[in-house]
Amino acid sequence: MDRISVNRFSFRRKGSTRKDKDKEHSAAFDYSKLSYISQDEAQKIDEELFEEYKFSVDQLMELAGYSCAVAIAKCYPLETMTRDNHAVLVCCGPGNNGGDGLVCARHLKMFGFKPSVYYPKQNKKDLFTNLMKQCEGMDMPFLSFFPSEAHLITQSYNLVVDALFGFSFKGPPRADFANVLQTLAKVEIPICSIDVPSGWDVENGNPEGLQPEFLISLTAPKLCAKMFMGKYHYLGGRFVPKTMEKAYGLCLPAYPGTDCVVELKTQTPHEKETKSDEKEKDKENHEDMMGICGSSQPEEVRATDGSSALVED
Ligand SMILES: NC(=O)C1=CN([C@@H]2O[C@H](COP(=O)(O)OP(=O)(O)OC[C@H]3O[C@@H](n4cnc5c(N)ncnc54)[C@H](OP(=O)(O)O)[C@@H]3O)[C@@H](O)[C@H]2O)[C@@H](O)CC1
Repeated sequence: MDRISVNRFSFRRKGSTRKDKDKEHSAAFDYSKLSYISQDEAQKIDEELFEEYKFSVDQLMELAGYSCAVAIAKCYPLETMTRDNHAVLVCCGPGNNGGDGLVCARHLKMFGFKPSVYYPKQNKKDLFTNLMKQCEGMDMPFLSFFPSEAHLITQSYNLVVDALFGFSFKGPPRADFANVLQTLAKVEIPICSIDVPSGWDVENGNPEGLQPEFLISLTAPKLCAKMFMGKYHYLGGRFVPKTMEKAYGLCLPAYPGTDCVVELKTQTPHEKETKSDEKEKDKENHEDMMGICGSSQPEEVRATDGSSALVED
């Protein structure tokens, strides 16, 4: 058995659960090389996906929203939910981040959660009215007003999906959303933010604002994700072609198998307490990972933070 086969064998060892494998997969990536992108880069990549690669918004939004629901269901299994038959609140904003939220709500419902949607500034484009109709057709309630007190949200739901604003958010929140964000910052159930925690500056974060427990970055983590101190950080969507990753010098962990999400390392204290045997295992797996920065035929590229990295061809 050659060296690679031996390593593969140890990676898929008997008795390891799917969650273990996800953790092992994530641990094998060299996080010192992880790419974080600026607001301009996020917008440029977004435009290129539509204009050069000819994706439609519907396509990418479906993949984005689906991956959000998958990652949320992984972190917050139905059987751990205690309030009102798996009730979750999905807050959707006026842009595409809100569209991701509507898609996510639909898939959460399919997975057995009980989503209610708060969507105060509804986008009138067909794409969004269709997404709303799909949710309504599945008996999903749309709240006509936002609960005035944070404790009402804490008592009624198991978690909140924050799909208010993504990478196009700028400046302080305007009056129509300021109260919502202030209330959300006080809830005592997990907040799951899509792409960017709402109210955060896309590059500099917001230490006074919402502190989500869960973040799913789409395309690549935005610069503000460096300030994320929650428990779970995922990369999702899996719609960025390798050719594009290479052109932008993105250094991202490979998605495991056919998964649409990959868990990233977080900075929470529980994650820092890596046991020494786990460190040893990480080292071993690191050499066996394909599709991450440093493969059998590596190529040096510039990461967005200026450092160089090796990526697969
Ligand atoms: N390629 C990808 O990665 C893909 C990304 N996707 C998703 O798209 C997201 C980006 O979507 P996006 O560009 O539509 O903008 P988004 O962040 O939803 O917000 C825009 C809205 O916010 C408003 N607004 C702004 N600032 C504000 C303020 N201070 N206070 C109040 N309002 C404010 C602004 O209002 P306006 O300034 O226009 O009046 C506008 O209505 C991205 O993060 C990801 O989730 C996927 O769907 C597909 C593929």
